[in-house]
Amino acid sequence: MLELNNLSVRFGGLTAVNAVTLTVGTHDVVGLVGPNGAGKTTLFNAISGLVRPTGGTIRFDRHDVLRTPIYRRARLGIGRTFQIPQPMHELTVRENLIVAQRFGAGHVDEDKIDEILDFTSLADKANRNAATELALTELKALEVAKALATTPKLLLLDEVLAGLETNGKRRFMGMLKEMHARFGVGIIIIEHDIETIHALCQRVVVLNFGQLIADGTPEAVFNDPEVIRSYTGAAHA
Ligand SMILES: Nc1ncnc2c1ncn2[C@@H]1O[C@H](COP(=O)(O)OP(=O)(O)OP(=O)(O)O)[C@@H](O)[C@H]1O
Repeated sequence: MLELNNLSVRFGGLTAVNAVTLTVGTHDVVGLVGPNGAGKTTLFNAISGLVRPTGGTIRFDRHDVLRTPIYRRARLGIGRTFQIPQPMHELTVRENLIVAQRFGAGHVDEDKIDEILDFTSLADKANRNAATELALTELKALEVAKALATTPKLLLLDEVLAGLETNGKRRFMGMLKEMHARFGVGIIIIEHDIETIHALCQRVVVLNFGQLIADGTPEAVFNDPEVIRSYTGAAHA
């Protein structure tokens, strides 16, 4: 279970994440939404260890991980993907998964890698160069595959569906739904498309100017006047 208490991240004078308190179970599928610049990616960076919070606490599975290095957080079970796919250059798809697994799980399990390649429909691309020989959907699938290879208990997905065309998006959503059940992994997904959030998540949390302004079912949250105002305000800004 992930427990954030009063978590803040400042960049100079800008408070990107402002006293966020949030609990997410490792069986939850939670949508993280909010206008551009609301602090969503910064929150992921703080949880996974890429930025150092300026206040508050982060606990995962009862461990205080506030100052825990990235690889140890990965080994505790915090996995993530990046908004812009980041394959390891010069390596094949399979080698990318091997490196990710060694980093996150501390060992290599070829059977598990085969299972992940099958699951993400990358088996026939396993020996391709990851950086130069994959289409966008495959690059996105590789982001998810790499994250799965770290054997996460909680997966932070940063706009994994962005830029996909309708069919690709539909297939990808099917995969995400199945992933939750098959790999027993909790998910927090940053996603701008409200229909996608409705289809995937039982719970949504909303950030606005770094603050958590709503937490509830998609129906309740998207009808919340403060949430609607945060979006229309951002559109006018
Ligand atoms: N490394 C950084 N240094 C300075 N400011 C930063 C840094 N990273 C993010 N910010 C600022 O922090 C705020 C939150 O950014 P963040 O990327 O977390 O928002 P977001 O909700 O993920 O936005 P989007 O939906 O556009 O991806 C923005 O004002 C951004 O410019």
